[in-house]
Amino acid sequence: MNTALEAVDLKRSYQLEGLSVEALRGVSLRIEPGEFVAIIGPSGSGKSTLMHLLGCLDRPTSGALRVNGVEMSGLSDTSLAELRNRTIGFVFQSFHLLGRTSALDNVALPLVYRGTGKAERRARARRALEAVGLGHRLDHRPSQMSGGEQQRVAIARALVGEPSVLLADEPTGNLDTRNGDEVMAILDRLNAESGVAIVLVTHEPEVAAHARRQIHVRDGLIELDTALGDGGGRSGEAGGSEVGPVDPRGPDEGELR
Ligand SMILES: Nc1ncnc2c1ncn2[C@@H]1O[C@H](COP(=O)(O)OP(=O)(O)OP(=O)(O)O)[C@@H](O)[C@H]1O
Repeated sequence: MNTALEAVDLKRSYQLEGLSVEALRGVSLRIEPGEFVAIIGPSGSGKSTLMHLLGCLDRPTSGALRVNGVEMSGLSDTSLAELRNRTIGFVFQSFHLLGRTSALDNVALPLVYRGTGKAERRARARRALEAVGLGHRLDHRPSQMSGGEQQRVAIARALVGEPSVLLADEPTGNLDTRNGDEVMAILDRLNAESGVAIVLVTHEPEVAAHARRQIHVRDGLIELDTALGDGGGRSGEAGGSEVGPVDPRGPDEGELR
C-alpha cells in the first residue's frame, strides 16, 4: 500500500506588505495508512499552513508532496482538485457546512463533484450519517443542529468518499467538553474501523492524547516526532508510554527528489 502522505522539505512563505514570512521552513514527514497523528505547537508555528499543504489546498513554495504515491507538483489545479476529492477529507474548527442545506445533501456534496449518481449519493450519505450517529437527522439543516452535531455532519461529509486521509484542523475547538469528547470518540472508532489515517491539529493535550503519534511544530519546523504506544497517550491506559522520537523524513526521502 502506498504511503498516504509523503512530504519532503516543504517550505511555504507568504508575502506580506513587501516582507516575506517563512511560515514553514522545511518539513519532511510520512503518514502511513491507518495512522492517527496529532500536530501540536504554539500559535503561529505553522500548523495550519502545514495542514493546508498536506491537504493540497495550497501549494508549497518549494519541496515535494506525494499523496497516495502521486506527486502533486506536476498536477494542474483541476487534477489536484480531483486527487483531493478522492483521497482527502477535511474537518475544520468552524464546520464549514451549508447552513440552509439538509445534513444529507451537505454530506453528499463531495460525491456530486465526483459525478456519482443521485441514488447512490443519497445512500452513501445516509450510511455516513448513520456512522456518526445522525441517522435520525438526515433532513435537518445545520442551523437546526448543535455544534457537536454539526461537526459530526462535517465528519460524515469528510468520509463519505472513503478517503485514505482525514485532515482535521482543531476539530474540537468550537465545542464544549462533552461534544468534544463525543467527536473524538467517533474519530477513534472510524480510524479503528475504516483504517482512514487521521491527522489533526489541536491545542488541547487531551485531544492530542487520542493520537498514536505526536508531531511538535515550532517556528515552521518539526521539533519532535514521537510515536506513542497502542491506545495513544491517554492516562490510565496500558501502553501509553513514549517509545522515542522517529525520524520524520522516513527511510525513502530520496525517492521524491
Ligand atoms: N495568508 C497569510 N499571509 C501572511 N502570513 C501568513 C498567512 N497565513 C499564515 N501566515 C503566517 O505564517 C505563520 C504560520 O501561521 P499558521 O496559521 O500556519 O500557524 P498556526 O500554528 O496554525 O497558528 P494558530 O495555532 O494560531 O492557528 C504565522 O507567522 C502567520 O502569521
